[in-house]
Amino acid sequence: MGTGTGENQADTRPPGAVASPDGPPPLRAAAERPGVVQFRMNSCRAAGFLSCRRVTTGRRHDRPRAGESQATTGNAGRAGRRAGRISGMPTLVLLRHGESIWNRENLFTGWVDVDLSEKGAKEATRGGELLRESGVLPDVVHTSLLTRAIRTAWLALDAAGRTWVPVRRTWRLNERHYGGLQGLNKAETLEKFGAEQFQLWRRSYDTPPPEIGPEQVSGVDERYDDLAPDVIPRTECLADVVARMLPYWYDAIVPDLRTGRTVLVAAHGNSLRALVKHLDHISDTDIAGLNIPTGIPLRYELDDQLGVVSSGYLDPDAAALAAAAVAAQGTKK
Ligand SMILES: O=C(O)[C@@H](CO)OP(=O)(O)O
Repeated sequence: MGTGTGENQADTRPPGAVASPDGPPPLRAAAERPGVVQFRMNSCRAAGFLSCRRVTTGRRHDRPRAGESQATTGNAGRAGRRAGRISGMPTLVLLRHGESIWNRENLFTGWVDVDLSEKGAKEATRGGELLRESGVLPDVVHTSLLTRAIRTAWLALDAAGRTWVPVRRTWRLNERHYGGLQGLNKAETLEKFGAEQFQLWRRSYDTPPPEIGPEQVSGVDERYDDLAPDVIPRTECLADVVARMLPYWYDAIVPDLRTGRTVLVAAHGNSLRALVKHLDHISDTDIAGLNIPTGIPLRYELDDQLGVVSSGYLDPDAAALAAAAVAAQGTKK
């Protein structure tokens, strides 16, 4: 993996490692956290998708890590006032990859590296058009190491006229490893194991699917060559994804936001659910109701301490429909 230009950098520290003793704050229920901007969960849960109606409960933000100074924070506002910004606020855009071939076939995918379907490629391009039409122009992009997210970023940047911006890639933004469910049909899995077990494996915060056997941990995929073998998961629940994703959030994405860049994260249904959970302080229980649609940019406006000011999909109607379809995947043959 090349590192000279900042492209294709994989973070090789073990999951859960943090950059400083002052690293990520523990996740706590929103009600305990003054300052968080909360969802009105009634509308979110009903739709199984992210509502952009919010209420602010006081002041609390992602705190700066050791070495991050107020001067750095101040730069965000200055950089944010550069031409081309829609506001002086740091902007984060989350983009789930377009429909993949296995999404189309309704198969659990996880770390299996399937490409976009034709429809998924169109969705990615439409995502980029939405960015351009909304004036949300990425300055930097972070993707996983999986083709469907990488190609989505390419297509969206092309449509947005931003192919030249720097891109970084990390396994920490990979889809949740679906363990022994990878490759299985979702509707057949629901039928075989029942709705309760299916929902636990698919959407509970802390119940991982069965592990794959040691013989199935390939070790032949060179994109993971820099990782210690015992770091490569054999299955993951969402809590595991939060633990391996957050170090990258703090080490790589937060510094970009603090310099006032518009940051695009092109990733996956569950790695983005992990990030949204963190950003919006969604409880371990309520996160089960959140589904992220393919190919529709979700914009967050952040204050200069990276607290959420507002958020919403760039095409809310399409997002609501598509999120409902994701939620119902178990019932589709
Ligand atoms: O199969 C997967 O890897 C994911 C995303 O496609 O599926 P789900 O939405 O069921 O978590």
